[in-house]
Amino acid sequence: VMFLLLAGAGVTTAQVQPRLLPAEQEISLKYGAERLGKRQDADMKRFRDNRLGAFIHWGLYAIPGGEWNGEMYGGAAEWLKAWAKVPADEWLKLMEQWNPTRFNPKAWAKMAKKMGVKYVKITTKHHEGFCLWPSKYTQYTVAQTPYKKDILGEMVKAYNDEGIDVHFYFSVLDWSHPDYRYDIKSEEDEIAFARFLEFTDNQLKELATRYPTVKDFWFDGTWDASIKKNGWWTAHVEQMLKEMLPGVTVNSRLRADDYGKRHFDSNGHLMGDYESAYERRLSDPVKDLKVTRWDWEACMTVPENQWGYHKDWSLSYVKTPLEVLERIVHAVSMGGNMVVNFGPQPDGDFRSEEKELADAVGRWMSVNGECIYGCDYAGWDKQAWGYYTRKGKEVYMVVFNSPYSRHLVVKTPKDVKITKAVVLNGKEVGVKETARNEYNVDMPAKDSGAPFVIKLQIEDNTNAADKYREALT
Ligand SMILES: C[C@@H]1O/C(=N\OC(=O)Nc2ccccc2)[C@@H](O)[C@H](O)[C@@H]1O
Repeated sequence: VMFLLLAGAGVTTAQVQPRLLPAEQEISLKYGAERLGKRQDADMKRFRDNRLGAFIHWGLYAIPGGEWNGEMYGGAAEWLKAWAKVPADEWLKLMEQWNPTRFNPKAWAKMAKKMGVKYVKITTKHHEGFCLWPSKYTQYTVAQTPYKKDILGEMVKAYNDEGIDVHFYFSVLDWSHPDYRYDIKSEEDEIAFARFLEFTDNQLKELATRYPTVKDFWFDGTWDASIKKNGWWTAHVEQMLKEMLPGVTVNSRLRADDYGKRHFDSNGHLMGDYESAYERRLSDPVKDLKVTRWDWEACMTVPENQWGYHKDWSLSYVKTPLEVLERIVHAVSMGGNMVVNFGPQPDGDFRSEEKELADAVGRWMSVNGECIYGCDYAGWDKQAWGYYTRKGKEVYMVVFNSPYSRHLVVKTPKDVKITKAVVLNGKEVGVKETARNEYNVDMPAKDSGAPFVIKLQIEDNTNAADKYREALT
């Protein structure tokens, strides 16, 4: 009854507590979470320690770049087919123009390396149905364009040669396929959608077979009723990929359970290996700490809403490198990964804003990356000056806001004391205890004019004498 009441209130069980009902009272699920708690194997640790990734949204949508029949659309450029109501066969004619003559996979990989990303998520197939690999199961692939070559294979090789992991974005929703159904309302729907699911299985097996170095599948386009009514298939896909590629990670957005619950099953347990619902948004680092309990990955656009290439970025606010950097640190400070989006031009080059962004983030990461890579939620109360991240016994203060007091207030957990503070790539700074578990950490003498990182050394402080005896009240 409790579960139904809560579900009725629209409060997802995950928002209430990790385990809504005592274990023995949980409802039995055939297609719910296979595991409780974070995956702790080496492949998941690598996914987690990588922390910073880049998204590549590249498809036919890059060619029109948000403009159709002379009209500019402000919606997401990769959804232009929908905004301009373009029939699939007309949209797919864009394949005749797919010929990125300036595409240089080595240059792409060098740009990612310099930015400091440890992995790149590539849209193998977006909702439009155009495949960046020569799939045998559809005519809408790169092989049937003037470019002809396996462009996905070229990207995978170039990134891997630079030591960068490759993750595959895959849209289940496929506007090019006659058997796709938004809902299952008839026997005919049932039969057609069964064919569609088999087609999708075949494409996924093709990707896993052709590109065995892929480390992750990030599913999208799984919000329709047709998928929610086939939760069994989402569990089958995760299992199939993990049998083909042991260690591979899969995002929560793929999954629907026996009752169509997505991301978290009807008992409130995360499905897949990490939550992938933080798209262009992040949890409040003071008021909403629930995500610190599981693995998660956020993704973000640089303009307000453009994933694919859009000709006119003046239509919305474009985040500065500093604003992108703050989101990266914010995510890691709460135990998540951040994927920054790039929408390559139809000619295969990147727009200047994206090149400049990659450069600026890379310069900061080259000095301060140790507060990101392999770091996690510190569990300390956030302060106004910025964010904490933590790696073992080291806590990093990532300072975005300099206080007029010239002191950075730090409140440590009860049994922790600070023994040293050093600016990354800089000097030691003073630490003064101001009250029980409270310290003033000095600002560096020289203002670098950019966010900086102070590395704290901490010690166990459990049996320290209590010198702050309060007056009896
Ligand atoms: C990364 C983005 O992913 C999408 N859709 O996102 C979602 O469905 N987002 C979502 C849905 C439910 C909860 C939270 C986020 C796509 O439609 C879009 O073109 C882009 O590829």
